[in-house]
Formats: sequence, structure tokens, C-alpha cells
Amino acid sequence: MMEFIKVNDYQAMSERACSIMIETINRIKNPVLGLATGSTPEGLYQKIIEKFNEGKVSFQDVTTFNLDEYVGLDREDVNSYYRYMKEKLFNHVDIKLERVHLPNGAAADLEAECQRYEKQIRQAGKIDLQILGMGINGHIGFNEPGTPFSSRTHVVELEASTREANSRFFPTLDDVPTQALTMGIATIMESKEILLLVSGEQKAEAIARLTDGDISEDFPASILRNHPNVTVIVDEGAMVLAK
Ligand SMILES: N[C@@H]1[C@@H](O)[C@H](O)[C@@H](COP(=O)(O)O)O[C@@H]1O
Repeated sequence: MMEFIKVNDYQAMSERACSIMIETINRIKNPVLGLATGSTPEGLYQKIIEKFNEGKVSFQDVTTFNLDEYVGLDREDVNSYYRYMKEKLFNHVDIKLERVHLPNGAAADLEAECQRYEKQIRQAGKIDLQILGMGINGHIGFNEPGTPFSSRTHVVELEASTREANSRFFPTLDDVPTQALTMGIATIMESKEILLLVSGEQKAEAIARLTDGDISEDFPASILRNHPNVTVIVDEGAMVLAK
């Protein structure tokens, strides 16, 4: 079941997502959150920090697993997703860093690292709420088009369009890593609840495919239509092409 919540703009999307995340944290004992990076969830994390400062939420008992990480970047590299998470969220709330998990993109044995990460997620129990963004080509995490729906955490070669889209965070396009580690599509689909955030006209085509296209490995996000509990918060910009 995919439920759509249509909102006016990015701000409203972030606020709505913040309420859902806080409700989940406050409802569940020892909640496990799946977190995402990219521009899309930045507003959500800002709102969460505001609510934390108002005493409305605590991360004391929260465990987190991020979707993905670039290969070849040290954990503290300015462009690593670990660093992103610390700067955008973890440094500003009372989360215990030992409960924070991201794949290690600097691991010597990447295959072993994928298996370790997958096992760690399993041992934590299921992810209660997975936050997702969506790439312009329908990628979720870093699962590019063509990734099997049965995939678990794995190493991916990033598409040229994905590297291009993310090059805005790097000095030059050449500095964007060519590989990443990502939770697989099957890993993501095991989350109890998924919250997909989509904002802006550059995502309009992707939203149209998500709502009207086939469920196909050519468009990874389409599999979410088979998940029992997905909420899509989408703003007007991203809805311009949807029927
Ligand atoms: N790996 C991330 C994804 O997790 C993210 O959801 C997506 C969209 O990014 P943005 O939110 O910046 O549009 O692409 C990135 O490459």
C-alpha cells in the first residue's frame, strides 16, 4: 500500500516527515531508523533538531542504519555520508554514536563489509521506519536501474547521471567516487514502514513513473508499490507531470 501525502512545498514536506519520524520514535521502544542522505532529507533533519531543542524528542534509545556510503572515502572525509550525518543530525541530538551505523566505504574487503552490514541490520531486528529519497532515475539508496529486486547490501558502480547529480557536493566531477556500498532493494523492502520524500520539478518525471509506470527493475523505486506500508510525501513541484 502506497499512500500519497501531497504538500505545497519542501518546507511542508520536511515538517510532515518530521512529525512522522517523531511519532515513530516516541511510540516504539528502542526504535530502529533507516536514514538517507542527499539534499531531500536535509530539511527533515533540521526540523528534528528544532524539536529536539524543544524537548519533543530524544535519540537516547534510537539505533540508526544509513542506506549507503561512497567507496574510497574515509569516514571523516568531508564528502562521506558518515560526515554528512554527523553534521546534519547526529552532532545536534543526543544519539549515542555507537548506535549509529553506516557501511564502511573505506573497508579493505568490500564484499565482507557488505555481509557484515547486512548481518548487523538483521541482528538489530527490522528497521521500524526507513527514510528514502529517490534519484532522478528512480534509484533508492544507490540501487541503480537494473539492480535485482532480490539484492542485499552490495557494491555498486554509480551511473554517470548519479555522479553528475551528486557532483555539486564535490570540487569537480572527477572527485565523485565511482562506486558505493548500498543496502539492497530486498534489504530496504524488509523495513516495517517506509517514508519516501520527493520534492521539486527535477523529480516530476520520476514521480510520474512511480505512480503510472510498471513495477520493473528498470525503475528501482517502483518496487515500493509492493510494500505493505509506504508513505510518499510529495510536493507540488514534483507532481507537475503526475496524472
Ligand atoms: N544516494 C543518494 C540517495 O540516497 C538519494 O535519495 C538520492 C537523491 O538525492 P537528492 O535527495 O539529493 O535528490 O540520490 C543520492 O545519490
